[in-house]
Amino acid sequence: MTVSPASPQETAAGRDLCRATAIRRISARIIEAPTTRQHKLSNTSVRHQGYIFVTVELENGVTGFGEGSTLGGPRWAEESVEAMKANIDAYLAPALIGHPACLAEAASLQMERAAKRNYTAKSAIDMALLDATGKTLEVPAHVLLGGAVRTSFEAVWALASGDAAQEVEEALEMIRRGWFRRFKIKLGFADPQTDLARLAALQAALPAGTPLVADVNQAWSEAECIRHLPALRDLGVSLIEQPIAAGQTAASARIAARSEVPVMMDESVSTLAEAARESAAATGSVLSLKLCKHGSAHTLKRVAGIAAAQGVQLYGGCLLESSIGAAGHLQAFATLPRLEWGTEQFGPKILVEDLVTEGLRYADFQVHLPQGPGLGITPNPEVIDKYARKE
Ligand SMILES: O=C(O)C[C@H]1C=CC(=O)O1
Ligand SMILES: [Mn+2]
Repeated sequence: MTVSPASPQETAAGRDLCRATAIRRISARIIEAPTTRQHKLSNTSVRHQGYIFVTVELENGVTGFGEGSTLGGPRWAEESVEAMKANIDAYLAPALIGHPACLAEAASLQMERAAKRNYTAKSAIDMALLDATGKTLEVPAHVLLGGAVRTSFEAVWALASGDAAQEVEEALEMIRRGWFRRFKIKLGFADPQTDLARLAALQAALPAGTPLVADVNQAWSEAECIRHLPALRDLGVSLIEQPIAAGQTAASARIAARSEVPVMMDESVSTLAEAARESAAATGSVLSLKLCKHGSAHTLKRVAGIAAAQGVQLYGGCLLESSIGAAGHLQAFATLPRLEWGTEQFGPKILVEDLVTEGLRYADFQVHLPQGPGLGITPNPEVIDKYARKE
């Protein structure tokens, strides 16, 4: 193992911590957890969530947990649960055996050498290392990331059944419960006229001024954006997410420049280089951050810094994680100096059964940072067993 000269091994306490947190074993299970309803996107439609559930066991007997999410196989991004399990078992886990979990940056470098990209798989392991190190030190994971500057987040719920009447009922129920009063509507799986009619029905039924994000998930062309973005503005949409294909940088910049509603970058920004390129090209003025895109909590923070340095505002994205992955995100989001648009992290509430003993707390339209060491949640072994794919 390579550690920098400034590693904690230079002090007795640091040496002890490295020894105590040496990784003994990493295992990965595929989870298929049913959702309460169909969740439709432009490129996929799901009735259950596919997660990779990672367990890391340390020499000191502490166990850490992490989760990586997908949406309907390798459709939203290139990783599937099957690919993640194969690459964790064959490449990522062997690269980390004996490595101190407390040296998260060095662990990321080891994973980088072992496998290119694979950001969701890497982020699930990184999350488990943070959980295990936090539990060892008896501190919340955010302390390992610089410490929280907020403990609650304005939360966004996604409406994605495609049935306007059902979506109105669902949104009003979320408001009634005091969980969510900001909504994201998924567009792009129907033609634009149908999408706009659905949006108009929602807008008419929700309380005046309800903030709405429209996520097109790369489905439109530049020409369709030119035609339809003004209608989204007229329908009160406050943020337009990833309207065209990731990588179409020049077209995205033209769309963002002519749109009167801010454009949010999502699928187009995963790596540090993409964060730098897309922010400099002004393909959006808001960025959605997700551990599954960036590969680790520390990298998420660097991506956030690159974007913020160029004036881009930040939004805490999700991929319908359970309370395990959602807690991992909140631990990182809590430490960002600015998070102008709050966070989604609605995944725990769309699962028929959450994967933890006590789910994240949603109250006063906020999702709250869990308390306690590590991620601050405890996976429920019975529920995990129930939804784990039988090998
Ligand atoms: O943002 C995405 O593209 C992915 C995901 C997050 C919420 C949702 O409904 O889909
Ligand atoms: Mn999105």
